[in-house]
Amino acid sequence: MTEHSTAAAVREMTPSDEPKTGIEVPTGAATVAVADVHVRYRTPSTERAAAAAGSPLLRAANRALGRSPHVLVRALSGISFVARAGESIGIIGRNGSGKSTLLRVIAGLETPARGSVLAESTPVLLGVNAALLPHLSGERNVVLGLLAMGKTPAEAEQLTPEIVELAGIGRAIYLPMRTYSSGMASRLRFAIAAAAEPNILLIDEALATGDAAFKERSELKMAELRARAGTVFLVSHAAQTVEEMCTRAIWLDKGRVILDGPAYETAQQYRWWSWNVAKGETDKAEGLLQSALAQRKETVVELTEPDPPGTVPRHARRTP
Ligand SMILES: Nc1ncnc2c1ncn2[C@@H]1O[C@H](COP(=O)(O)OP(=O)(O)OP(=O)(O)O)[C@@H](O)[C@H]1O
Repeated sequence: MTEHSTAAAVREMTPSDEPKTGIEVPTGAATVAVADVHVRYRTPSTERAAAAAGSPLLRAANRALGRSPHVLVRALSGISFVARAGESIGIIGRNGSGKSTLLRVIAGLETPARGSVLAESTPVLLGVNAALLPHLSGERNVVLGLLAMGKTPAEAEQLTPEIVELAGIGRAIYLPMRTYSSGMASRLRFAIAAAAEPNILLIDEALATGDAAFKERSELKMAELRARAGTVFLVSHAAQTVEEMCTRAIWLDKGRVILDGPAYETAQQYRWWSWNVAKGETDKAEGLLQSALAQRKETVVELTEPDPPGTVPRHARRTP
């Protein structure tokens, strides 16, 4: 990040307080600034209530055109935080809480309806759907992946053995990727993305399928990246993975931040809440959620310059 790019002025305020003093993020420390991001999807719905909603004119138009009625899904509602160099941030939360959407917004694959994201360099998203070519061998995909990430052919050749070793899938590396198990494919994707040594690495559940040896190698790789003052985001359902691999955790629920803090404490609270949800202890779970919300210090992120030189704005549309 250039010295201009810490344009995020962060003001912290507790839910009961008015904004306190403005605190400038130390120059060079912020790698990603997420400022009041909202993402909504309009999607067709077969629910009866959706068919009954809307004006009579709209309903008639839908019927005439054979269109399904649409509903609005709020995937993210006002997410703000600043990620810093050397952090490894776990994003946790139940199904549909907005974790993948948040990564996609940071990666620039999704444009928020409101809000902005600024990154000091292009984040590399390592998702379970990362595009590799199924008919080519793992080895060929490694080379293509590296070229796609901007490496020269000579660099790709030099890096390939290291990636093959990190993936640790043995002779399967010479077989077409369509023959891989999902775990093998995930390991290869992680190895390729990590070898590109991005400053900002976004990982979506990719490590969940690895065995113990792979987990250890990937932990080392992530630590290496953090030590180089990079930032890692890791989306995971498994609170334990986040406790073990991350320095900080953000707990999302229904598109909102419930808690943002040290990985162990945050993941523990999420775990206890999840356990209660799973046991059908709805009232207890709601109480835990509310108490977590009350502990949270709400972060307001302001981007003081529209597009500071040296930064990578992730979206064309900015907060009006
Ligand atoms: N393309 C889309 N169109 C409509 N709704 C979507 C789309 N993508 C996500 N959503 C909705 O947005 C919400 C957040 O989804 P998201 O995939 O970010 O959740 P998640 O926390 O990653 O879930 P999971 O843990 O199940 O992977 C969900 O309600 C989901 O149904």
